[in-house]
Amino acid sequence: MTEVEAAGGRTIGRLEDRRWIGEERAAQLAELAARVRELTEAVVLTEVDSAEIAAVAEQVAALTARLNAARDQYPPMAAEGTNGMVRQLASPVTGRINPIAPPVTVTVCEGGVVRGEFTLNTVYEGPPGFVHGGVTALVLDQMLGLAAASGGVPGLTATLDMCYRRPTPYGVPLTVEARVTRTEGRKTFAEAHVLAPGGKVTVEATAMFVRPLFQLPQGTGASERN
Ligand SMILES: CCCCCCCCCCCCCC(=O)SCCNC(=O)CCNC(=O)[C@H](O)C(C)(C)COP(=O)(O)OP(=O)(O)OC[C@H]1O[C@@H](n2cnc3c(N)ncnc32)[C@H](O)[C@@H]1OP(=O)(O)O
Repeated sequence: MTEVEAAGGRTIGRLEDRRWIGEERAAQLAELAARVRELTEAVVLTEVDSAEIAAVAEQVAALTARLNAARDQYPPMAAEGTNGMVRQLASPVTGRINPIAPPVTVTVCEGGVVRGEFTLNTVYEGPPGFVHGGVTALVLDQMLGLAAASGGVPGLTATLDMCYRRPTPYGVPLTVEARVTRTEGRKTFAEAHVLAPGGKVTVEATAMFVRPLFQLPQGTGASERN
């Protein structure tokens, strides 16, 4: 069996049904996503007049229709990622083809630390002048999950605890570091933090990941059970 059956009997798309794309197409889509990120911030910040807004909305709708002329049911994958895992090109955190991803650039470092580098723009504003806490939680969840996958047991987030030490600024380079603290059978515990320029910790998080019992898709490197 290769389907992933989640709680409630819902069947998630099989990995082998995914479209696997090469580096050239991924780079092309990444370029498109980068332009859409610029567009998104332009929408939030624009001060052009209402006629211009209406004209641009019409053009954007036409562009969307062009992309939808041929579309898949699921986002594409790429074969190699962090620690040989399947690369989720459209991850909302690390996926460079996903316009809503910052995206975070991930490096697996010596000593089991998984480091991410990213900059958030005004689109991610929460309290005026600072990043929304839900956005840093999203980034930390993904990085903790990658640390679990890379240095422990890949799994789904069972718990995620956040501690917001100080507001996270946007428009400046941020670093996130995550590492596994321990594993117990199917459970992996990890900790992470976000660093602002100058090295001050803005957010800390701990999480527990549980490798689910349902059959995992081929290629995730997590098919064994405890
Ligand atoms: C899947 C692999 C993906 C790899 C991708 C990696 C890279 C991407 C990174 C992506 C990052 C983003 C990732 C995302 O966004 S993941 C998306 C967000 N998370 C979910 O949707 C998870 C939903 N929950 C579940 O599916 C199940 O509840 C899971 C699978 C978590 C456990 O259901 P399962 O039926 O399998 O477990 P069990 O009941 O036999 O319990 C087993 C053990 O665990 C302990 N326990 C369980 N839950 C909790 C809890 N809440 N607090 C404390 N403890 C808990 C439990 O006491 C027991 O301990 P023990 O009695 O044995 O000591």
